[in-house]
Amino acid sequence: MSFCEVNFDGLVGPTHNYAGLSFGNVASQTNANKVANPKQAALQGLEKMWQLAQLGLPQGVLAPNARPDLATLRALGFSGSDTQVINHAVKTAPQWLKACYSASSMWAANAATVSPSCDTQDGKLHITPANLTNKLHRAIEAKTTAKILAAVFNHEDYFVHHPPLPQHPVFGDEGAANYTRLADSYGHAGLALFVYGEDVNSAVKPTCFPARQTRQASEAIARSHGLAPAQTLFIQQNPAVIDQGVFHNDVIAIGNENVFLFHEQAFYQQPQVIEQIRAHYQGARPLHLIEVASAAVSIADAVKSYLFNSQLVSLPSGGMAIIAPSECQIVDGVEQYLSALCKASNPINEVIYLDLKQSMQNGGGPACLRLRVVMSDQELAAVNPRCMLDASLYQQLVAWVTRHYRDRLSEADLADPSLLQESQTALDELSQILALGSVYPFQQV
Ligand SMILES: NCCC[C@H](NC(=O)CCC(=O)O)C(=O)O
Repeated sequence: MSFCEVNFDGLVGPTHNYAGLSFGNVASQTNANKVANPKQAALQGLEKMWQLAQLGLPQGVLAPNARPDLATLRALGFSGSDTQVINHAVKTAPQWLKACYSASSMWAANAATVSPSCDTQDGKLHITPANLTNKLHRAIEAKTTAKILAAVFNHEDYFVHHPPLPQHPVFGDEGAANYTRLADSYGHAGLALFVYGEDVNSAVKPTCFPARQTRQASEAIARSHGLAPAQTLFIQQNPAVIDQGVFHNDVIAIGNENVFLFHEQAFYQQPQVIEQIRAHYQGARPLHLIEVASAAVSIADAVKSYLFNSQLVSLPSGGMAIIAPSECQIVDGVEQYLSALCKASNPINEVIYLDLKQSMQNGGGPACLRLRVVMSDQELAAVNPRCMLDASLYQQLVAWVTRHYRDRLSEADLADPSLLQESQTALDELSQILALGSVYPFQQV
């Protein structure tokens, strides 16, 4: 049986905007209230998907959540017609309206944790949608995201869908952004690295910014996915870098097959962590642990450039390419670091820069925008085929975005009830293009 990795990218929704909602995420805070361009954001995302597809990599599409989240606004006491709900929220609690309008489901690395069938006890692929408890605008994603994942991975012989963990700070879970899998090759059992920001039973934690993933959440996921304990490591992120804006592990480390690239300050008690990884990795092909020194790239520059939020992909022709945000070409020294990395003795031999500025300004780089799923050919054949990107779907989605999306969205625009109508019309059409069924609450009334 042959296995591959499939990237499922989150399609940017029609209400992409900059609302400064993510305390601890430097870009989100810095760009609060900037005017956003949802059309450009969605087209930049589609361009990334298409470029990866053209490299010969299977590429999937995940539909966005519907926004505004009227059910949440109604649960918060805003009542009447949809327009009245919005008008009332604008006047009395604009912060809740902003949370309910966020297009944050685009960052699919936070949609779920996925364990491939070659790692699990029952030989099935396991999926747990992330509860994203730490931020209100993200915690409200879990319900619809679970429905969308069920509509994409819709074959019970192959895919097991778990419910999100309980919405409680002890089980804060941010999905695959804090999970890396090191393996000899995609089809071999891998070493699962779960990186957490905080163990609720320990005093080692960040002091300024929140730790969004707990050890307790990671342990629960490893348990329910049936991962072998000897092939599962729980690693603590360095609390000092969380306090410098590294809110997820994928802002400071990236792994693919037998390569793990991480910053010198990524982990708490890093020398022991490296030892543990070496001791547990079982692949026959050598493991490449590449530690980036602070002297080469500072934490501030890692956060600014999002170097570690690149995608590291295995090319069908052999070797690996790093798909980096174009900000890496602006921050001093990062482009030079990447070009030296490609020349050094490791499987990485190419870097491709992409413009994802609209998402980057909210703290989401190439890796944030995709959910990685390692699958066998059989499993891939069982995925909803309408969600797999080919030239025709790409063109259809570009036309769909061009037809429905605004090219300017400011905070004041969220008060306009026609934005709600436009979004629902667009997403209703999208759910038909992707053959998802009625995944959106507005389709169920
Ligand atoms: N993996 C990248 C996630 C980025 C995301 N940003 C945001 O939600 C910003 C939204 C805003 O501020 O409008 C987050 O922090 O979870």
